[in-house]
Amino acid sequence: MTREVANPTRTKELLKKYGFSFKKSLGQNFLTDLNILRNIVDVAQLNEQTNVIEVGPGMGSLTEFLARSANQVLAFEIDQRLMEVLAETMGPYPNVTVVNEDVLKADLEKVTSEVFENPELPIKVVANLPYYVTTPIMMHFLEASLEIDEMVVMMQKEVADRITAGPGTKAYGSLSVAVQYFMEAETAFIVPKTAFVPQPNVDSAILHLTKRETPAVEVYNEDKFFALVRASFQQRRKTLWNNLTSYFGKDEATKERLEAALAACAIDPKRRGETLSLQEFADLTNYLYPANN
Ligand SMILES: C[S@@+](CC[C@H](N)C(=O)[O-])C[C@H]1O[C@@H](n2cnc3c(N)ncnc32)[C@H](O)[C@@H]1O
Repeated sequence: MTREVANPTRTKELLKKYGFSFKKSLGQNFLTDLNILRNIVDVAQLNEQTNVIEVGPGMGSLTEFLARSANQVLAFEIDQRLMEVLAETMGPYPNVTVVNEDVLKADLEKVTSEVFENPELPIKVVANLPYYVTTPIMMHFLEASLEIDEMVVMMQKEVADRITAGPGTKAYGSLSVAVQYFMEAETAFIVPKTAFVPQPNVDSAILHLTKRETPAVEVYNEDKFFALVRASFQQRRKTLWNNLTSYFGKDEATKERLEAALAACAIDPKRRGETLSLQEFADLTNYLYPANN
């Protein structure tokens, strides 16, 4: 019999031994399906030349699979109660470092430089994310100056659908644009609720994200680009024109400037934000904020 943490009998024993009770507010749904864990590690294609960052190791079910394949694993766990469990389960894996910290507050550059002995090795993020903070965690990693080559992350299927969605679909929004700008994103596989204890109410998906060598589109001013994208999706049922005038202002000079920009980019102001491609958002931003501004 295998004695992995995710083995349902071992999971039960550990829960009992430490008197652990799940906190829904921390998104605690632990994986108890060894095949799913193997598949996650297969998608991540780890080897001894890869360092891994994990968010939320829980009792260490995924962490031990990562530890067996990667060079080093750095895991951020917010729940102090899990520290003693992890001290036991990660005991056999000296290449695992658990940091008891909210990953959203962590200075990723600092911690990785302190923990990873070979900081020149490529870094991959592999995690079964806490669903209540999936989007902030994704943005935290995308915005970090740390070089992250790949992410293999489990999330609510609905959020994975939003991230991979293209223009003209209901799921397409500012999250799709923000992630796709930096990374290529595809759903690797779907995970049934039965793979977890306790079972979540929603289906899950493993998303595989690979960093692009250069962003998907050329943008002179990224901050303005993301602000314009957010403004375009502000009220999804409104036209692009209404959303953009609410954001930029409704005075005549501003309206004229916007009209000229939309015409120059061949974008009909009556379209909705959700129909614009990344290229069209980039064209509009670059027209409004030229390179030398
Ligand atoms: C979905 S569970 C995954 C647990 C484990 N990796 C597994 O697959 O069985 C999410 C984990 O993230 C932790 N967590 C929640 N919010 C966090 C945060 N902001 N920073 C770090 N860990 C967090 C939870 O305590 C929990 O252990």
